[in-house]
Order: sequence, then structure tokens, then C-alpha cells
Amino acid sequence: MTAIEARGLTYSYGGDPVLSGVDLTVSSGEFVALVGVNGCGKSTLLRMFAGLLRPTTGTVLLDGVPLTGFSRREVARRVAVLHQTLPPVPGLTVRQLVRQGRYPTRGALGMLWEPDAGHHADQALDLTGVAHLADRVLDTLSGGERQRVRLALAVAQRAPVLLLDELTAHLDIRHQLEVLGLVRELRATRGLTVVAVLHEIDHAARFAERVVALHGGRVHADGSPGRVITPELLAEVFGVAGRVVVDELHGTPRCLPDHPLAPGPAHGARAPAPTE
Ligand SMILES: Nc1ncnc2c1ncn2[C@@H]1O[C@H](COP(=O)(O)OP(=O)(O)OP(=O)(O)O)[C@@H](O)[C@H]1O
Repeated sequence: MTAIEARGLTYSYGGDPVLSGVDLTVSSGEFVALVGVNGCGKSTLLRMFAGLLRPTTGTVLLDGVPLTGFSRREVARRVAVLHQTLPPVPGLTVRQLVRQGRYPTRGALGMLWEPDAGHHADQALDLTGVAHLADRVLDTLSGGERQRVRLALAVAQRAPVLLLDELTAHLDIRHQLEVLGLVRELRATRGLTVVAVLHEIDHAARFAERVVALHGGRVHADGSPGRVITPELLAEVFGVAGRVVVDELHGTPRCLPDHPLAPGPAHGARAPAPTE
């Protein structure tokens, strides 16, 4: 079943379009990695998937229904977003945030009416490895701790679609592997659909089953990591000459970037042949 579909999406913040004709279908239960250079529109696309931005033209469909047909609460029941920032509420603790942050389950008076809300929040804190931080005040947390709390907040929402932007920002290598492994596990155990912006191509290769590369406002490549992550992609999309080898342990591609290609005509050229 299709979870999210983008049909002919364009978006402009006022100047030249950032996205100009994005077509993308994400099936239920898929883990899709979005890759591309800084500023190519990955976050913009995720924000449109979450209903936070309206496309200039084109349509986003959730479960086959145009997003515009859902209220904000209905969207939030279906789609959880990893927020870029935590609310600047003085004195708010991690547990309070994750319990109260379950926006879609709130009643008219802003009270949590779902009997399991506290349990789900505590479970999300456990799952994301931040239970020990539950009583800490948000603004005392380190960057990496805040990042994992943001993930707990998204997981606590228990929406079937998880949109993750900058998931591994601020995390050390162990925590990067842990959160990516956790997301993969959630996808397997809860059948979540995951769309994640990943800057580390090797992470995309290792953890996602499908990689979508945005370039020039469109989908430039879309397929399994083995098909999409190639020296040509490094050259055409990232402007980098490099090699791609197969990681024998995981059977996934691994990039060995060598040097930036000269800007201009060289960008888009094929990467040089591997050297010894
Ligand atoms: N609110 C805004 N107003 C004007 N321009 C914006 C706004 N938000 C983003 N942009 C511009 O739109 C383009 C796409 O931004 P976006 O954040 O979607 O890129 P991205 O691919 O997620 O980048 P990065 O990898 O650096 O996070 C960039 O050129 C950015 O400067």
C-alpha cells in the first residue's frame, strides 16, 4: 500500500524554485533515505510530506488521500516528524515534554485523554535510550542528548509514518549507529514507514532499503542502495570524484570520496576510474 505519494511537486520560497517537479511514491513499511547536496530541497520535501508547507503546485497524498483533506491533527496521527528544535519552555523536563508532546492525542482542553499516553511516552524514552534523562530540564542537555530526546518525542507519537531530518546530527558514532538501528528496528517491528534525510551516504546504504537522490529540484536517482550509490552519483549529484566499494560484511556500498570536482562543466562529469 502507498503511504506517501508526491505528484509533480514544485516549491519556491519566493525566488527560483527549490523543487521543480518531484514525483515520488513511498510504500507502506519502506525505509527510504533522501540524499543530496546542502540546499537541494530535502527538508523542504519532508516539510511538504508533513503538511508543514504547501506545495506551490502538485499534490501530496497520504494513504491515497490528498493531504489537504486532513486536519492538522489527522495529519499528526499519521505522520510524526523529527523536530529540528525543542520548545524553549523554561523548566520543562524531558518526561513532561515527551508526555505533553503527544499533540494528536490531546483533547479539546489540551489534556491527554489517551489512557496509555504516559506509558507510550515512557516506552519511547526507554527505546531511544534517554530514560535516564527523564527528569532533566531540557536546556541542560547536551546536543546529542537533545537529539535523542527529539527522536523520543517523534516515536512517542506512534504515527505509522516517521519523517526524520538530521537524525544523526550531534551524535557520536556509537549513538549514530544506535539511532539508525533503532529506526530500522521500529520499521521492522511496528511496520513504520520511514523517510530520512541522511547526509552520510554510507548510512543510507547500510540502513535504508531504498535511496532517493534529489538534484536540480527533481528526483535524480531512485532505487536500492547498490543501484543508486555509484561513482556517477558522487560526481553528478555531489560534485565529488570517488570510488564505491562493496562492504563485504554488510554487502552494501561504501563510498570512498577522493576530491571535489572542479565546479562548472566538470560538475556532472563521470568520476575518474579508480586508481590503485
Ligand atoms: N524559509 C526559507 N526562506 C527562504 N529560503 C529558504 C527557506 N528555507 C529553505 N530555504 C532555501 O531553500 C533551499 C532548500 O532548503 P532545504 O532546507 O530544503 O535544503 P536541504 O537539502 O534540506 O539542505 P541541507 O542539506 O543543507 O539541510 C535552500 O537554498 C535554502 O536556503
